[in-house]
Amino acid sequence: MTPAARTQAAIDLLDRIIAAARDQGAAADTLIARWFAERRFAGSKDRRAVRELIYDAIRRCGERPESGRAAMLALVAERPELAATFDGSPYGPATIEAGEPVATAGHAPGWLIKKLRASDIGIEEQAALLDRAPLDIRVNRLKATREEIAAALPGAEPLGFAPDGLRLPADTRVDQLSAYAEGRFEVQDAGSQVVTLAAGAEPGQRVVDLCAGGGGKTLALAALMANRGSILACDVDRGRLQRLPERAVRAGVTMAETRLLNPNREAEQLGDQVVGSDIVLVDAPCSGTGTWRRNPEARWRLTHERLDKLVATQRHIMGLAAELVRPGGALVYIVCSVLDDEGASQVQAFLNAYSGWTVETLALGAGRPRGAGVRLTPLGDSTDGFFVAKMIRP
Ligand SMILES: C[S@@+](CC[C@H](N)C(=O)[O-])C[C@H]1O[C@@H](n2cnc3c(N)ncnc32)[C@H](O)[C@@H]1O
Repeated sequence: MTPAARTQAAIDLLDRIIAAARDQGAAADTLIARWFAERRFAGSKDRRAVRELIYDAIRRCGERPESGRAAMLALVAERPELAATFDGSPYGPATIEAGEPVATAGHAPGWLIKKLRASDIGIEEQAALLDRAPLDIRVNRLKATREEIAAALPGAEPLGFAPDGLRLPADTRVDQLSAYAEGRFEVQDAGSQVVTLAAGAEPGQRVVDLCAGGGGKTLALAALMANRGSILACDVDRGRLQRLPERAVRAGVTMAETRLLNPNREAEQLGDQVVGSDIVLVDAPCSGTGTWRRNPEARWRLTHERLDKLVATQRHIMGLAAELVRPGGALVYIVCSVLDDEGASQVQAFLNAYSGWTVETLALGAGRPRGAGVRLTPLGDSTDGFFVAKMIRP
């Protein structure tokens, strides 16, 4: 592909990504993969170059742009050398006209910037939310030691605050490694590993992972518990939960059971678990502001209404979770968001509503205290952004 054709491909894909963000369609990565699957002529260098242009343009534009071309012109304002690729050639974009619409540069839509500021996420923290994410893995201590895996993977660096964590060179093809196929490690952000450690799960305990999804934290908990005790992994999303048993087999985890929940019938379906758990983990559905490094277009999807709905769902799930915790047991609340609405304020609302519950101070070696919990950020911790709090039932 010529440089001009690469720019045009990026514009076409950005058009699809913008439409999908508006209509709650597929993620940018999925759209890019589909597009290239239909265009076998594009080589690996072309794919990489187009992908980079797309992600640079997404990171550059805070508000959802009008069009892919307007997004790419915003990138041209930052990198003037790209203007030459608007050359009017057969597969390239038309030449740039004076006064053409150019998308607004920024870190996030205006309403979200206000929310971030109100949560003490200043301009440097905002910029870091859009950095490129490193590649972190969690060594599965049921099957390997960190030293063994580090020795087998060139360039692997131990992560200080995550005892099973390694940071790998960004271009490592982990899915092609035999150690991955054998379940000796999982891909998991260092922040995700740290907030799971906050649960303090021990072998033999009874744990409910109420928002287990595909089981990233379930498997991490099982490793910390030496595969002894029980974990009930629940979710309302059949597709996500279905992936868990296969992953558990690969990881050698035999202590986890799954339970598909029916929204609004969860309390009834969890009746046999009431007051029975040492730990209930709520890795709640959230805006994902802490994971923009991986999905920067997610900030074009979020609306005020959607955030309000998420906050209400989080409150609902915490209420369900509270019923399951035994006296003296813990409710561990996690979101991959840096917004107080979903973190510190959400937990404060819980503490106001549930009398007698206390907060356990967390010493994680990462993050900073925020309200009743701890917040990790890409700038402060070089992890995804997270909030975690641990509440103890009277
Ligand atoms: C942040 S994700 C969980 C990720 C997972 N714990 C992991 O580490 O891989 C949040 C999950 O909450 C689930 N969820 C949404 N509403 C729920 C509800 N009312 N009850 C239980 N799970 C719910 C979503 O389907 C989603 O899988």
